Amino acid sequence: MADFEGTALLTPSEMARADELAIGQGRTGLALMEAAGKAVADAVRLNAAPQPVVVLCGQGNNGGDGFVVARRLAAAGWPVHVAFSGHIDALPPDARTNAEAWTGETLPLSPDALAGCAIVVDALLGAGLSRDVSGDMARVIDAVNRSGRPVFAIDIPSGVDGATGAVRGIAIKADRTITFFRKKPGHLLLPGRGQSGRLSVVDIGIPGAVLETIGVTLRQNTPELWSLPPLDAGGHKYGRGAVMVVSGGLLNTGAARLSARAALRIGAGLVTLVGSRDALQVHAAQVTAIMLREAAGPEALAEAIAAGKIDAAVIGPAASVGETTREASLAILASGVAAVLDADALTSFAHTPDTLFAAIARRPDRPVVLTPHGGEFARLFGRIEGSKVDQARVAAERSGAIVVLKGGDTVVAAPDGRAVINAHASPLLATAGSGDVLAGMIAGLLARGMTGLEATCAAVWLHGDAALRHGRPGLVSDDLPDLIADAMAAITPASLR
Ligand SMILES: NC(=O)C1=CN([C@@H]2O[C@H](COP(=O)(O)OP(=O)(O)OC[C@H]3O[C@@H](n4cnc5c(N)ncnc54)[C@H](OP(=O)(O)O)[C@@H]3O)[C@@H](O)[C@H]2O)[C@@H](O)CC1
Ligand SMILES: [K+]
Repeated sequence: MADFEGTALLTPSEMARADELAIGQGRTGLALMEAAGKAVADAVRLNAAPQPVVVLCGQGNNGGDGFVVARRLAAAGWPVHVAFSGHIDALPPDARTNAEAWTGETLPLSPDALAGCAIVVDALLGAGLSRDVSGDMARVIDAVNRSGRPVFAIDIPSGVDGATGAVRGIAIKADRTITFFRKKPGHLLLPGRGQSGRLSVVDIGIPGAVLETIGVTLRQNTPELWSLPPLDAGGHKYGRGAVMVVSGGLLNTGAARLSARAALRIGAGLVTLVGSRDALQVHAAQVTAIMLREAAGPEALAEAIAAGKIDAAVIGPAASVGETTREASLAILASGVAAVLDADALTSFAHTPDTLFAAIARRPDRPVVLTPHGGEFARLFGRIEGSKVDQARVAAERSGAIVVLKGGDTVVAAPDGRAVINAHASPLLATAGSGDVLAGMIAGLLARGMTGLEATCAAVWLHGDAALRHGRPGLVSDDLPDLIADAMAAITPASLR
């Protein structure tokens, strides 16, 4: 996977380390704070005409940034007051220097401090909360959220946990958030993403090279992270990879068909639906370019994989929960093809997860991708503590597979600890069959020869992009495969299409 440093995400403790490393390389904390405050003041001035501003300052360096913003806006002629209830002497040194340099009005931190102001700057808390928000601070945050006034949050909306995206008690609902150096996981994970409004990242003088020292392993999913394989002018259909999708029974064929259509659209050379004769008769009435092959039972599946020169297989969409799907999944894993296990295939191992993980461990050379939503994840892995990223990482390590923990903030994690958060998504994707399409897309890219993590991240991004392209209520999963071509074209130079 490309090591594009712009996509790195820093937890609050990694960000503190980045500050430290920058300071060790000759920057001063005061200079970083000045740059941070300047960037926020500039954002306010760029987005609004001069009008009364209240800067809500907390007890730490986030508050210190707030004092810089207040000073700079006042120097530009804006009417500004600060609301602050702490003791200046108790502030960390750089914040204290800036609080002492503030010569304008300071009111106690309370909802009354909002009176007469038109814009709120939130400098109450940074990304590394040590507890839930309560008391006066909670009352002020509630008043800000009810006031309807535009809010500029410094670094992160106060109350959002920068590591997990959780709202700790209550959090500012910002219109804009200005963060420094790199985004934090809490800007992308839900509900934090929804609290942040429009997010911008500004350079405050921390050298990018510190990322290597920190050893960042979490990234945001963007097309910089992966590249789709170019089409070979002399290529034939087998060169573009063959996908097999296991069908559900007679009355449950639609989900597998969605996967198959998606695999073909994303560029697999050949796609075959396999299942019972009666299920195939339903498919036969619906598909044209997709092939059909009768195969019932694990041996027949293994034969179909060998005969079809299959590169990647999908099992799970409406496959039914139980022994049949369990055995079929194990046959696919034993065959050694790249495998995507989704939906019912995951739930079929709810009581025997170790059997699944052992089967994955026996074939370390070819990727296995598990694509659970929250419920399927809990059934397979039980309760895992921590953020969504922590959970996906633990599950990937335990299973030996790439784990896609789906949702509006899908997290992809690999067994080696690398993880990616996808925010390129649409609420329109919360519709029946959307996951079946994703499973087919992943398999299609695996068959085309992409590595496990790249194929998965690319599919997740393109899946989100397809829905964003549609962009209006009424999207159904049947629409998604036909939007994949445009999504791919938009990120592929014309010469490589
Ligand atoms: N470092 C640098 O060089 C640079 C840093 N920069 C800026 O610094 C910010 C990070 O600063 P920070 O680490 O001081 O954190 P911040 O949240 O402001 O204050 C911590 C205080 O809040 C308190 N507290 C915690 N949770 C609470 C709660 N729920 N409710 C109430 N209080 C709570 C906590 O209390 P304690 O845990 O000690 O009891 C402690 O007193 C960062 O966001 C960026 O804006 C930029 O200037 C660039 C240079
Ligand atoms: K803040």
